[in-house]
Amino acid sequence: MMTTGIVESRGQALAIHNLSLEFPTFSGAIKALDNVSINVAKAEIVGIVGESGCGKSVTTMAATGLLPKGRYRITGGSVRIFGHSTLAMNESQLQDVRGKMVSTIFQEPMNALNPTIRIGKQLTDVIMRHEEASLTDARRIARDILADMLIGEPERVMKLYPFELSGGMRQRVLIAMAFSCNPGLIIADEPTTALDVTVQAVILRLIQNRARRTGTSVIFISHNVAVVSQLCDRLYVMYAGRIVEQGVTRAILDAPQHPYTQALLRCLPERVAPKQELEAITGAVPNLMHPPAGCYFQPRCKEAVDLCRSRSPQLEGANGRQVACWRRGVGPETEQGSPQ
Ligand SMILES: Nc1ncnc2c1ncn2[C@@H]1O[C@H](COP(=O)(O)OP(=O)(O)OP(=O)(O)O)[C@@H](O)[C@H]1O
Repeated sequence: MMTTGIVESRGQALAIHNLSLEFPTFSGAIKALDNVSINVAKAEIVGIVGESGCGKSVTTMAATGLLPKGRYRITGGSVRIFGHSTLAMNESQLQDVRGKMVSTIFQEPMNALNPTIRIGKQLTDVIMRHEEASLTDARRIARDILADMLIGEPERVMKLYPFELSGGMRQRVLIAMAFSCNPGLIIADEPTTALDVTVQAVILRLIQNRARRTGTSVIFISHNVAVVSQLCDRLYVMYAGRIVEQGVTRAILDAPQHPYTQALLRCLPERVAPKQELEAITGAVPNLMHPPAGCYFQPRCKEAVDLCRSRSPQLEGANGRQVACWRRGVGPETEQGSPQ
């Protein structure tokens, strides 16, 4: 996939190039990723959006070596994290990358925090290990990051065990933990889906704010375009293991090109006039063991023509705006924002 000049000149935090991956099973291979390319520049905030099962998590987990060993097969492509090629790394090299360069924040903080150790010790241990800081310095850094996460009385919270905190507070602690080892890249994989909507918005904004201040790159993974579009510089839209559209967030929101992106946006209450009905996308994501011929979205697409049913469209476009759809060449007019 092509990258923009802007992105390249700022340097890459993550460069996934044409990654294809499958999960072998007794009844056949699940083709989870097909030629996925994602670039994240240093200090850039990028969103990956799409329905459940589209391959958002598999993409970043494959890149960081978090998929179960021996259960998947890379069938093509490459991944570089800050210039380091991760696909050929052994487990200890991957742990090094995950410890020093990338932190992932998942949905359930209880699984990521040790229930038997006080918050303060968990945080200071990480900081002392990564920053080679003294205990006094590590405690000061921990206090600062917790305060940055808008945790009042950080000293008191550091004395508590994870179970003594609410879900929202635990998630803030986990985000503090992710930032505490100063990673260049944070992957936030639906980190707030389990929380209520108002808490979600506040917490996601905390990640964005600290990332902007510290120059950390972030990937927000979400099935909710509305949530990520408020936080991200650019968006990648995934469907059935393929990137179907990518571009600057504003351009995608103002003039979505792919029928799937358009459908995702039509599902958002905030984009629908008061008395208009919300649309749901009919049909389901295809079975990736037996994907349909041609464009994977064609069985659900109202605009599909014969070509869509026989040949896969490639991502095409320029200036960082690309779409994979036979009905939408991103030509000079559409780059300006007018759908064809
Ligand atoms: N360990 C595994 N073994 C077999 N198939 C898997 C495995 N992990 C993921 N998959 C399959 O890969 C595809 C992509 O899954 P993935 O979890 O990346 O989707 P997602 O877009 O992140 O969805 P969600 O939002 O539900 O997490 C799905 O079809 C899923 O069933």
